[in-house]
Amino acid sequence: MYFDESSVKQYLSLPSLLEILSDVLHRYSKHDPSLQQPIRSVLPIDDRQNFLLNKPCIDLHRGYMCVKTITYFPASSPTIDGVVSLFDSKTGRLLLTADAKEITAQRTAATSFLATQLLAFSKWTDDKKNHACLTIIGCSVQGHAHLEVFTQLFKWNKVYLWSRNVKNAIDLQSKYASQLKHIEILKDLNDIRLQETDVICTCTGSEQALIGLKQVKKGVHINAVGSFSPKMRELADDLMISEDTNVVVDSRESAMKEAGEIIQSKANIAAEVGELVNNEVLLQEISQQKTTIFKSVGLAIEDLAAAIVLHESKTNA
Ligand SMILES: NC(=O)C1=CN([C@@H]2O[C@H](COP(=O)(O)OP(=O)(O)OC[C@H]3O[C@@H](n4cnc5c(N)ncnc54)[C@H](OP(=O)(O)O)[C@@H]3O)[C@@H](O)[C@H]2O)C=CC1
Ligand SMILES: O=C([O-])C1=[NH+]CCC1
Repeated sequence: MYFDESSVKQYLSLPSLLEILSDVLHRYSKHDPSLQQPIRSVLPIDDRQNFLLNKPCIDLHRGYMCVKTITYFPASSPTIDGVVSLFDSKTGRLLLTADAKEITAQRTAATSFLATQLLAFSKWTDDKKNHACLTIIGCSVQGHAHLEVFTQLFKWNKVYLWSRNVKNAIDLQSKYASQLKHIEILKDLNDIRLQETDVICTCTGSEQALIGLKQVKKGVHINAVGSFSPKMRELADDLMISEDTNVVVDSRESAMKEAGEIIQSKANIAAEVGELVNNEVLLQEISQQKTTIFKSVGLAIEDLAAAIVLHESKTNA
């Protein structure tokens, strides 16, 4: 069975995705032997701006194996293309294939949302929850997916957008204009409104830092999504290594190999997001009084979680 882009949208229930994501990320960080995820292969092509990525994993506990193969060609549209395949780990049978563009968009945004629930919402008062402000930086595929997931799952008082190409920010603003009362475009990243923001999602392919310590308020939570190679980065060193900042990653092993901000700044990694699931003490230690950064590079187990939701939505129907 093949799930195209629109059936991924139709069958990928966000609450189910969040539940499975938090389980697999937790088991990954506990080094559960039933979950195997070798570091992915990222093969540079010709000019080293384009990549072929292959991401396998096995979950013997849930009885599945998954592999995502994607191309990353930033000068093409869409940048990411490919396929996710889910297999039965007892029989070896292929259960489904699915469009990787939509899975990648949704599961990345859902993983950022999970980190935001843990690192930001859990320490907020009700008053803060009622007045919270979100900023999306980079309004392409990931920017759209982050706004979609973050507004489906939480009521924001204000949303700000910024994109290098302002037309992309305007398009995203128009898409949400009837649904969100306050959705505005930042004129640049020194705009004072960035300082009001409680949660920032950076969703760009930038190789230069876009945000530093002075542009954001203390205690902000940032989901830094874009970089996945040593020369890519969205956040400046002063923000990464400030004593008021704690950096959380999806995988230490992957972040130290792929996350430009971490490699270049040599920032300390406080925890993996999976270590924070069901660990109130560590969560408090990392998030209270701190600016928090969740740096993701993307893991095969996140694609597995999405493919399981699709498969089970069909088999349980
Ligand atoms: N962490 C994870 O799990 C995942 C991370 N990613 C990464 O997220 C990023 C966004 O993905 P996607 O939306 O699919 O990619 P797209 O190629 O569709 O969009 C790229 C975005 O980056 C912006 N951008 C590129 N270069 C710069 C720059 N120098 N300064 C400012 N903005 C810049 C573009 O801005 P504009 O269009 O306005 O010019 C655009 O918004 C990519 O780097 C991708 O690799 C993707 C999937 C998963
Ligand atoms: O996890 C993923 O699929 C990706 N991370 C960066 C580019 C694609």
